[in-house]
Amino acid sequence: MITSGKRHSDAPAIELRGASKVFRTPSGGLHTAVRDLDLTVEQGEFVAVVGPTGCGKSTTLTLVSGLEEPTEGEVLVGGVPVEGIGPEVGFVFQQDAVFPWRTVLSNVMAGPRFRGVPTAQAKERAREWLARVGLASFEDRYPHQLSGGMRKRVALAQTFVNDPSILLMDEPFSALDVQTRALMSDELLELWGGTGSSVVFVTHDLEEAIALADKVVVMTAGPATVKQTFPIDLPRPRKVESVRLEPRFVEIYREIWSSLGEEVRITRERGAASAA
Ligand SMILES: Nc1ncnc2c1ncn2[C@@H]1O[C@H](COP(=O)(O)OP(=O)(O)OP(=O)(O)O)[C@@H](O)[C@H]1O
Repeated sequence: MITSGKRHSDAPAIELRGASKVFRTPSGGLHTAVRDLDLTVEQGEFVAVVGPTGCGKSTTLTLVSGLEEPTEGEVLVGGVPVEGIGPEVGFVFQQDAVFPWRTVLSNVMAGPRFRGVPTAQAKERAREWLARVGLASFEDRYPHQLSGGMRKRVALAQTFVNDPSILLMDEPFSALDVQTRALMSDELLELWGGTGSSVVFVTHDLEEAIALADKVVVMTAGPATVKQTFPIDLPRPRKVESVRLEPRFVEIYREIWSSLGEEVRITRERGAASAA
């Protein structure tokens, strides 16, 4: 289902109010993945979400995306309850979401074409975004002829070409090597800077979260709820490799890790106890 509700221009981009999600497990039991979660993402804000493995970060994104409905509570996008997947939402995941049988250009054109943009116009927009991600001369290649970093650039072009006002990113760079990852983070910041879109970026990497975000949200050990929110007062524009070396960055890292580390320990201890 595609949402068509009217957005309120002055409302936060995203709001979760007391949101919970309970899944039925294959054995017939109930599993609470997200519990009583309150989170606000302002328009144009870049929010990074960190939390221990399996705590419910991806589930939180699926609630915002409309792929799943909350069991309790409310999820609002632009002040309007989410009902299905809205056209204003773009996704980037860890896995590449490219059609392997289509060229790079055809992949980037696919979204606008699906939304009814005429071919010539879709091609022009796709080429603009391919140029912005440095892949202008690769438009005729197929995804398997590209490196991991290049495929990720295609994914960014594929997403930004649709002008999403909300960008949901679930560990988008975690499969990349460290250097490519830093480059991609810089590119993301540059691309995002020109759009004014609101971002929710889920990551395991606290350094990546701080380098990118305006606000870092620490989730509890599952079920996920917001433990603490940290505003990141590092100036922009940022380059992730150099911002990491600033004394303020290190200070922020220590502060957030003292909160996150506790939840990571709880998760590990639970894992050890259930294995015993
Ligand atoms: N569709 C589903 N049905 C049943 N349980 C689910 C479903 N989706 C997620 N879960 C469970 O909910 C919990 C939270 O999962 P989720 O993927 O949101 O965590 P995460 O924080 O994103 O994990 P990771 O950091 O490892 O990527 C997990 O215990 C998971 O097994």
